[in-house]
Amino acid sequence: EAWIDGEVLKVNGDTITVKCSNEKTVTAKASHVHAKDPEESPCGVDDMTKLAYLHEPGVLQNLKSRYDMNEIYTYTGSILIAVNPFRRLPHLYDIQMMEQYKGADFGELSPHPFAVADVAYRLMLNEGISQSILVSGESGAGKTESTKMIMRYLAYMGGKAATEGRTVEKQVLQSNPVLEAFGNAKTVRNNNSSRFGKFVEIQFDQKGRISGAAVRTYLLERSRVCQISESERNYHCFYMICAGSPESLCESKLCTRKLFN
Ligand SMILES: Nc1ncnc2c1ncn2[C@@H]1O[C@H](COP(=O)(O)OP(=O)(O)OP(=O)(O)O)[C@@H](O)[C@H]1O
Repeated sequence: EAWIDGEVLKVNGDTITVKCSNEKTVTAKASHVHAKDPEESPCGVDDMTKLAYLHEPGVLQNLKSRYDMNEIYTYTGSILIAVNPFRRLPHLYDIQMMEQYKGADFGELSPHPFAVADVAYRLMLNEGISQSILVSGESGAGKTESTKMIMRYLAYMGGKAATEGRTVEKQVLQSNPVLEAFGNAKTVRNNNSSRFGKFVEIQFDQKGRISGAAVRTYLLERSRVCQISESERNYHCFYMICAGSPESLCESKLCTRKLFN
């Protein structure tokens, strides 16, 4: 509990006495206490700019109320905040969902990464200007997963549905497991932590069809190859080699396991 609800009992200059919801009574500086809207909805609001008080406890309370109702996405104006659900929510990301967000006005439907991707795609088409989507957050926050959803949506919008074989959009999506094998590892915070930065560029033609793509990687944590701390792992690719090697290599497999586990 970073912040606790309470009711003001007394105001004395710049000190306030508050009865907290945990039954404790505390006296604090007025600047350390934040106002709360007594009429705020227990379900929260889907856009934080609608909050009566936009401060840290207000934002956290709103995110928590929504998370408790399985609403992991919330807007703050044009910014999308994602709270990691730590479980699969397939219904949120299926084709029907993509269809719903296609061309819908921003804010018309529930907050979603598809809505952000859709706005970027439409702006690019209508104004002919390149668009960027910045995904940031601490380790394990869900950046990689959100980025993959955005890429899936853009591939869906810009793909050639009936085309056979390896189209550019398929190659873009299929590059993810390869990049993750060589650049992701288990850490204490995330079982699939990206140990490098990534700039993904998807190019579209005049009609909005994907015409090319480029992935640039930055600052791979190279020291992990020869030095891993307790309870962390090396890059996934090494374990994949061990898991996929033929029986005849079992002996060396054992050696490799000793090295990397
Ligand atoms: N939207 C989501 N739905 C289901 N699971 C999720 C979602 N977002 C994140 N996760 C879970 O949380 C884990 C960590 O997320 P992710 O790898 O995207 O974090 P990250 O911000 O990229 O972390 P890092 O900076 O360490 O690479 C995922 O492997 C997945 O299990």
